[in-house]
Amino acid sequence: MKQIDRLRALGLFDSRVPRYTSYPTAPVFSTAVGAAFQKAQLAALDPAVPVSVYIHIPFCERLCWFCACRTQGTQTLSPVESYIGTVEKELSLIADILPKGLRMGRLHWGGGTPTILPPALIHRLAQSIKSAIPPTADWEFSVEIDPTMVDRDKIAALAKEGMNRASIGIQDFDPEVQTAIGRIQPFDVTAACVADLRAAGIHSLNTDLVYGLPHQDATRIADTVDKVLTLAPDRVALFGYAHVPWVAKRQKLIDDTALPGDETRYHLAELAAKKLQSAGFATIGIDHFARPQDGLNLARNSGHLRRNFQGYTDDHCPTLIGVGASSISRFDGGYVQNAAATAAYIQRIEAGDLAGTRGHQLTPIDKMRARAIEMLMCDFRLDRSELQHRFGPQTQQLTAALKAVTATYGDLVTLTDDALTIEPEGRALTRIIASAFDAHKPEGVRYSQAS
Ligand SMILES: C=Cc1c2[nH]c(c1C)Cc1[nH]c(c(CCC(=O)O)c1C)Cc1[nH]c(c(C)c1CCC(=O)O)Cc1[nH]c(c(C)c1C=C)C2
Ligand SMILES: C[C@H]1O[C@@H](n2cnc3c(N)ncnc32)[C@H](O)[C@@H]1O
Ligand code: MET
Ligand code: SF4
Repeated sequence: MKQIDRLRALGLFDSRVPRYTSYPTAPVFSTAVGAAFQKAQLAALDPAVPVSVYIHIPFCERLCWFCACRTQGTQTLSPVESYIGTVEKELSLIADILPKGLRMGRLHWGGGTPTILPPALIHRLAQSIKSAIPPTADWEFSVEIDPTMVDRDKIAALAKEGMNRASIGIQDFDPEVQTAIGRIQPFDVTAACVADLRAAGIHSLNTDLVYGLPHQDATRIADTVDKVLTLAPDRVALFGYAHVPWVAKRQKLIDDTALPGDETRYHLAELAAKKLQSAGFATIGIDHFARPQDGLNLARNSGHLRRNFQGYTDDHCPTLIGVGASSISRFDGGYVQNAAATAAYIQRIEAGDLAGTRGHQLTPIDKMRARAIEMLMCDFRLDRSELQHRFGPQTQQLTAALKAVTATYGDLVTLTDDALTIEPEGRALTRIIASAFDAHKPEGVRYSQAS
């Protein structure tokens, strides 16, 4: 049987499984966990261990049709400015709860489009964050940047506040693909943005690409990758297009008859990955690529690669404080998500409450399963010895899933006393194999396809 037919028979094109940016995944969260839990977890943090902070900016000037992110379109700055005021209130509510002396090791601004903020608002927001949670001496500050929504002054303002990493959205450079996803982004505009970022001292630059977009074919994706390589990024994320119009209503504007079929989609991903590998990039997990000396590859090589809501990270802070509408915090005790709709978020904060509305309290078994799934997503290897060492006898609860996976996937996986390893030929199935260890599959949630 051809490799692709074998993967198909094992469910590659039919399975709808999570991306496991967390375990349990966000759709499993319940309203039983909210602001009270959030407050208790914030208060219980160890001031000696730095935290990561995520700030969500849910505004874009243009709304790209393919996008599944939580964001809203705006033509004026007034809702953005008033939102920043609310974020500042949330930060001061949080600061009042945190133990004295706690520091911020990492800061990430995501969206939406953080670069919709003019320089004065960039400065104001950064100062408010730093006064709520002062940064460590070696802190890292990364920002998601839309090359069509940024200029030198904004980049200078971000750099002045300490931005040292940046991630730019590209998706695809082909004009027909860009038209079909409602996102026009000329190459020269993107190249000028990259030049400005490098001139501002950014040492780690990521580019986001997407495969499986309407009208994409082998020639077009190859050309996109060639153009990206001329930009010399340090990292490339290559996401599979998630067509979920029942979640992201704007995707109804996408002509689904122009979407590549399953096999084409698979070959597009393979082609882009091979080109990146030939150009010297190391493969990181299921959908990232990094230069050998980049922190992501160093983390992978030393077993310190982790999964977070942005994808893969070398961040080692155990706690993530999510600020802004829909942001998710991760604490030792569990996850809390702020009210997702911007209006509901604003109402909560302006009333003087924290905005947590959904979440999940982690049991010891959840933590073991979370780590098992993270190891598969990051290392393609579930280290049974590590789990045994960290979680003791309860690791026996994974035995049935380990047996089922070996029975189903045959020589695509290898099980020893030490580890379950996904072999290179089986890696396209990683999300599906990881889901065998998921004990929280929600009813009635339709995830995007696994390939
Ligand atoms: C920044 C971009 C993206 C965010 N989510 C997605 C992208 C590309 C993709 C995505 N997330 C979910 C789905 C549907 C299920 C799936 O296919 O896996 C897709 C296509 C699920 C999801 N992820 C988060 C939440 C809260 C949910 C539940 C569904 C929903 O409420 O929309 C977490 C999350 N996703 C993003 C952010 C910023 C975030 C956490 C704050 C953005
Ligand atoms: C933050 C990044 O998320 C990716 N992104 C946004 N929407 C989708 C989607 N529907 N499917 C896959 N990736 C997506 C883009 O590459 C963006 O730059
Ligand atoms: N909004 C930016 C862009 O599209 C950042 C990535 S999408 C959250 O380029
Ligand atoms: S891809 Fe970026 S710019 Fe486009 S709608 Fe999504 S968040 Fe906004």
